[in-house]
Amino acid sequence: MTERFGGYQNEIYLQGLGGAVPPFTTDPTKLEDSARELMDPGPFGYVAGAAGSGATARANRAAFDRWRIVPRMLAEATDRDLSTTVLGTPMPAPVALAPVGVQSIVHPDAERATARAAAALGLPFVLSTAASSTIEEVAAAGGDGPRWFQLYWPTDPDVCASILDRAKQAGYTALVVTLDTWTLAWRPVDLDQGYLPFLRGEGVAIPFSDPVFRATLDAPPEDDPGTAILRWLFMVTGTDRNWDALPFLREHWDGPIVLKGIQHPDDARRAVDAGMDGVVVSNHGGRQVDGGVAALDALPEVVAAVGDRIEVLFDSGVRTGADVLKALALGARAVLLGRPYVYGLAHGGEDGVRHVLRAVLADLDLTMGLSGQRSVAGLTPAVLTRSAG
Ligand SMILES: Cc1cc2nc3c(=O)[nH]c(=O)nc-3n(C[C@H](O)[C@H](O)[C@H](O)COP(=O)(O)O)c2cc1C
Ligand SMILES: O=C(O)C(=O)c1ccccc1
Repeated sequence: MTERFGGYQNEIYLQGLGGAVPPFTTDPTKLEDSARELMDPGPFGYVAGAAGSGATARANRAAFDRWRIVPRMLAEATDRDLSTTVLGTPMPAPVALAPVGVQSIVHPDAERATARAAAALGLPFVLSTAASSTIEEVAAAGGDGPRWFQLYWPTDPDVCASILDRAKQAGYTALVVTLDTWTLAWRPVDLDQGYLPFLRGEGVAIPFSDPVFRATLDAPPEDDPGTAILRWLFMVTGTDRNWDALPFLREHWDGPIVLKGIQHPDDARRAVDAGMDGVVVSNHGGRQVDGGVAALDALPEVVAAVGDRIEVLFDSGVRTGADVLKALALGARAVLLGRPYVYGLAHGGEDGVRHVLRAVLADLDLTMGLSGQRSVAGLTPAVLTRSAG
């Protein structure tokens, strides 16, 4: 087990003996700047950007820094097991790839490359409804790898049912329903650049390939893309719902359903009452509510509210192995990684994503070992202390 993830470090150190040369930085604090140099300003701004003043995105990082790991010694941590099961999916480490739409603005292989990299490591990839590749293409690229589907909920129930049906047929097991982005936030970076991928036709592969959506149009989307894009945009943004809407999803999905974007313990309790299987504590990487609570600060209360009745996943601001360890210690069953793997995609497609994933997992594996932790089950709040300053 030790060699499984931490072994990436050995490979790199042994490069003179034929080991791996890291294709780009292994430093999580340099990844974003390195991607900025490669990417066009529109796509980079869209990926890196946040809502309003960026206060929530900064708070996400600051919250990690306020928690500190207290390492234990002589804990026989040589052999470690990072494996776990999340939403019925056995996985080699408690990390999945967050749903990130429109990946063709980053690399031509887009979500197919990401799915291949995730599958190579056995980690679940969450495919976005706003993907620039179809449900079926990404399933084919991911092969035997675990796959989950993220829903941006179309107002037309027939279109919604059709998309869910396609995802089921294509072997996606868990459904991740994103609630925090029923409309896009005020995002000054994109506004100042006048850049929105969807208006250029990016991120419409799923509706454009959907027979039920196509039937809502007067002309095929290929003949009249502008109308089709706008129709789709209005179908998935602009409409908030209430808790009574959830049974529709249960009727149209056989596997586990998790609500993404939960930040208040009462909402987490309502998710339990509504028969959901989990929540993702997330503030969308600070891209929605400016001045919002740091996702990590929202996590302990949500965990306390739901107990072990449903699974609590976490994202927003995870950059290092220590970050993963801290989120797990505070009660997350697994974390979703967002922007870092997208920067990996920008650097080198599938190989770039794989490098970023291996780096985070190696860092997690080594940090766990050096902290005296042998398994994810042993990660509790007792592993952490609040930073003195
Ligand atoms: C460029 C970009 C596109 C995203 N698209 C989606 C999406 O289509 N659906 C979704 O649920 N979340 C989307 N997210 C949010 C991520 O799933 C995740 O919550 C967020 O990236 C986590 O924060 P982090 O990037 O700081 O790790 C997107 C995030 C980024 C950066
Ligand atoms: O940009 C985002 O954060 C996002 O989630 C999104 C919203 C609509 C379409 C694609 C991605």
